[in-house]
Amino acid sequence: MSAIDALGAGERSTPTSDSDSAAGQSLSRLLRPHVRKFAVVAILQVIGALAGLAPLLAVVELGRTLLAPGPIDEGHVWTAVILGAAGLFVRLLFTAASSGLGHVLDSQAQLTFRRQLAAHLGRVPIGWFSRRKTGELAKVVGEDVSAVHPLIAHAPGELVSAFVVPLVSLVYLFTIDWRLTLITLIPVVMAILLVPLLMLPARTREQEEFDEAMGRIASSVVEFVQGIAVVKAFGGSERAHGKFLTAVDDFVGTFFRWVRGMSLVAAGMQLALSPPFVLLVVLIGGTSMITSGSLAPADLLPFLLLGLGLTAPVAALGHGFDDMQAAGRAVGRIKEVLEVPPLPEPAHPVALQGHRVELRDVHFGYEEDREVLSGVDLVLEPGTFTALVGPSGSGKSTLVQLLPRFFDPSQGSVTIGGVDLREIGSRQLYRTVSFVFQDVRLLRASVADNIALAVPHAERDDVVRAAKLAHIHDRILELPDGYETIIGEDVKLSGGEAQRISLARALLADTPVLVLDEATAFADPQTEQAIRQALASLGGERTMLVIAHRPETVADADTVVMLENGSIVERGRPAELLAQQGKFAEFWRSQGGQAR
Ligand SMILES: Nc1ncnc2c1ncn2[C@@H]1O[C@H](COP(=O)(O)OP(=O)(O)OP(=O)(O)O)[C@@H](O)[C@H]1O
Repeated sequence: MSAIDALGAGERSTPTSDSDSAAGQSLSRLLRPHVRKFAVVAILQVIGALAGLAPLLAVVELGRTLLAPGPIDEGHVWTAVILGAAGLFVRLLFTAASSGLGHVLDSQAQLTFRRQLAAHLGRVPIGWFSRRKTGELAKVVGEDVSAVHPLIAHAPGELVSAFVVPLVSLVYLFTIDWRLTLITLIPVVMAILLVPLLMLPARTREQEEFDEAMGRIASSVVEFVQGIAVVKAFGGSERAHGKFLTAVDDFVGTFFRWVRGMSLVAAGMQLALSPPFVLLVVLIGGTSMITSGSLAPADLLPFLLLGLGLTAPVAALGHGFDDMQAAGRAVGRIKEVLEVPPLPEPAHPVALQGHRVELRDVHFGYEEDREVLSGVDLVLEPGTFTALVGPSGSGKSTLVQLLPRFFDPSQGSVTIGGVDLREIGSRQLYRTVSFVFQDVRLLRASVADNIALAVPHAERDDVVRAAKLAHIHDRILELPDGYETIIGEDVKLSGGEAQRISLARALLADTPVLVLDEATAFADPQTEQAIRQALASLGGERTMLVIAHRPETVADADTVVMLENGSIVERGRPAELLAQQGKFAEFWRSQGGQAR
């Protein structure tokens, strides 16, 4: 079982309204509520940007009034000064409000978005995770969400302002002199003519290759780091490095192709939109008109001041273009994750009649053409203890994982209390079945919170009682902060300790069905025996299915079930099976068991 399996299962035991609402939602539905909120931010931004024009227009009007022949119109001067100052104030106010609100909404939206992704991932069949690279999934939940949100949060306001502000300036300039206005627009037209070159299919392909190469580097780093201990122990570091180095080499080649294609066009656009070039065009046009007597010298001033602002929309398009393309691709990847069909939830959960577990003609395979379980029939009566044994790869872990519904069988059914797992709501299922698997991952939270994962409001006394039953209480008291010690931060626990915490978690959840993969590293023999006694004393109506590795555990069981190549080959009481001298007896001897 992987980390995500464990976390997903833990989270599913305490479902939230978020996780409920996430099921089946499409990306556009997820985005819609945020889009409305960000419209408010965009409107504030546009008002601020428009108000920002007032000081510029005031300077222009002042210049034209002061430079005009004849007496100075004082009233006009004061109006310009007051309107300019008011505009500046409004601009500051609205820009600050939109920026503050935008950032708050942005972080809220990112949080809900990630929660919804996590909730969806919690409902995806676990088999899906084993086919994904951890690095790629981390990129979707982390970077891709970040790439989408600035787009909703900032782009609309910036884009609208970038177009509205120059448009207002343009109208104003037209009223002064339409010919010089057209001349002022020359740099903008030049830059716009270059935009289609950025959108050529070759550029899009290069950008996609660039993203893929980045993804490959991320996954090879994650794989390398995850496997570093094994790699070092077996001296294969050159080979492991090799994969990373190949990914980097690939990236360098892709990067140069990407830069070559983009940089020529980008440099041309930057030149056309640069202030010196714009000023040059306006000055050449303006001075020749003044010389010919068709423009008053004072009227050149507004073109010099506002002309620079006219290039903003194209510059914004250029800057925003990369972000928008990146966001588009990020949306695609997020959509792909959200569209993975979750394990279906029943529309009308059915009440269980008792807790008898029954697997009927169960077939299952991780891949379509390879069955791991072939026609398994198994009944676990309430209050019984069943030991599952069999050679490595026979399908034991796969079989027990069907009970917490990590997967649905491809054929046949698994029922509890007479109800197919597919008809039981996930909350009810996780109140009915708890599990402790070998590969336990604990949350980065306090020991107490880890134990109380399925019962968040558990009393401390109950947490301690569960820890004592699981024989981990004394070890917890030795930790720096006892039950408040943060796992993974203050302390790192051994595999056996982590598994006992996981066992305490399952015991506190107190479900009628307990599924356990008995690890060989579970504990030292004395503790192990004490735990077995504790589990046996829980007894009552609790049904236990244990993947047994130790002869002592098998001997304790009411029933032993022997699995081979995905089928049950023998079953019965341990002593009876031993007496039969069949496959189980042979297996028992190979495991070092003694006849009792
Ligand atoms: N997530 C997975 N994706 C694809 N194949 C898998 C996956 N998990 C297990 N398998 C395959 O299914 C078969 C049964 O594996 P399973 O882990 O259920 O056996 P097991 O009896 O529990 O083995 P062990 O005692 O070694 O843990 C194996 O061939 C294994 O390679």
